[in-house]
Amino acid sequence: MGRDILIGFVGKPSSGKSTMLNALTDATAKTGSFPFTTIEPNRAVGYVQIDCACSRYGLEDKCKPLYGGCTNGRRSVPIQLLDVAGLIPGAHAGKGLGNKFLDDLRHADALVHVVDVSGTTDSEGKACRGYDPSVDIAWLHGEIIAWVGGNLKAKWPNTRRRHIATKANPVKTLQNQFSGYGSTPAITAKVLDKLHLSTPLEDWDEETIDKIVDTFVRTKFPTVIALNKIDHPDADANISKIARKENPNLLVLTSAISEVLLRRLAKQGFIKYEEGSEFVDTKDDLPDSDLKPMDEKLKNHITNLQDMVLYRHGSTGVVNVLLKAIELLGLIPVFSVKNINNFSNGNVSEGVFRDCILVKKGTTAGEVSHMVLGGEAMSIVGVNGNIAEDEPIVSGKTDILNFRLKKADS
Ligand SMILES: Nc1nc2c(ncn2[C@@H]2O[C@H](COP(=O)(O)OP(=O)(O)OP(=O)(O)O)[C@@H](O)[C@H]2O)c(=O)[nH]1
Repeated sequence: MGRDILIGFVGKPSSGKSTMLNALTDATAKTGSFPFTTIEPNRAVGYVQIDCACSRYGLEDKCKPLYGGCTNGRRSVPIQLLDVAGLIPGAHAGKGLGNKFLDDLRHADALVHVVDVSGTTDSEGKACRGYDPSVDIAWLHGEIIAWVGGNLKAKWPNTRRRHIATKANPVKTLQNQFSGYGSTPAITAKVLDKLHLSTPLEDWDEETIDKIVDTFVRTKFPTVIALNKIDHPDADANISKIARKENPNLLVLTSAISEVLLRRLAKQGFIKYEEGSEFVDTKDDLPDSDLKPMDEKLKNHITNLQDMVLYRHGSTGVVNVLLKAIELLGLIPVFSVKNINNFSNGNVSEGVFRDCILVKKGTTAGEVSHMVLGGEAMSIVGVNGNIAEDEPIVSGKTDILNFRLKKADS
């Protein structure tokens, strides 16, 4: 998976996607550089905050990531975000240019569904009051199902005939249909395993195909549900309602607008703010600092934001959105270093722990060597000695690796 992870942001108009993307792609605290050569117009680079290996060794001061940044052991690892605007009910049937936007989703590894939990926008994003946002979660999932299912069913008579004629196995036949959504044979096999189907593919009825599509969409596009606008007074009741219906492990509470404001005020020198935390300091808190004083209106705004968001929920939640996405994808960070003794890439003065990639849990040291070196390593060394090629990476134990090249080592 390496550096190619793509997180798609979906949601009805005005749910807060752009605001959240603004907060997540703000690179002022980072070096701003990233490993992607081309960024397409609807993509942006976001930063997921992970615990950096530097803090295990007290090397926070020397940590200098090649890409992203690291502050006090919190490392911002760049990943690509996809802005899928314009999804409204009926999108699968082409409403609001829906098919075009759904097509963009093919490349996403995980989705973030931004839900306006204030209930102040209807299903098409128009201003209203008292709208039930729990409905949005069902319709958006339904749109994706209808899109994938519609494509599959349109081709089903041919697919079925071919399957019979070629005596193919069901995984191969389905994979041919799902590969366009970035599925792999392993994902397709997982979908069929989950369903324990007893009927052969040629006898599958519509209900079976619907179940397959539903399971495929949930497996291929794990979805974080970002309940946004928690700062709004109407949000609480809607959050409770959604929490009763949905898997709590998928929910993240956010106030994107608060995160944008806090980062802006920090940049302008009015507050000290640790991204993703509840800690905000003003000139009143730190009278000896060089923070600028704020007028009464701004002070009240910050106090209100602290009461409604930071103290009640622990943070604006925005940082947790990407953390949850990588958790759902089962990704863990791996630090590759050229010198396993001092963790540099050759010269400590250029910094330590320069390279970090996210890999799927269960990835072996040998597979990481292919990602990093583009080939096989002669030997792989961790902090406690040699590591076998087929050894899966264990976070915190064997996640700092030095790959010795086949011929001349560097
Ligand atoms: N109260 C509140 N308002 C928010 C929050 N996030 C965004 N908004 C507001 O909601 C409105 C819509 O936000 P956008 O970020 O433009 O929404 P969008 O989903 O990108 O909308 P489209 O571009 O139409 O798809 C704006 O007025 C934002 O200021 C939030 O956390 N709380």
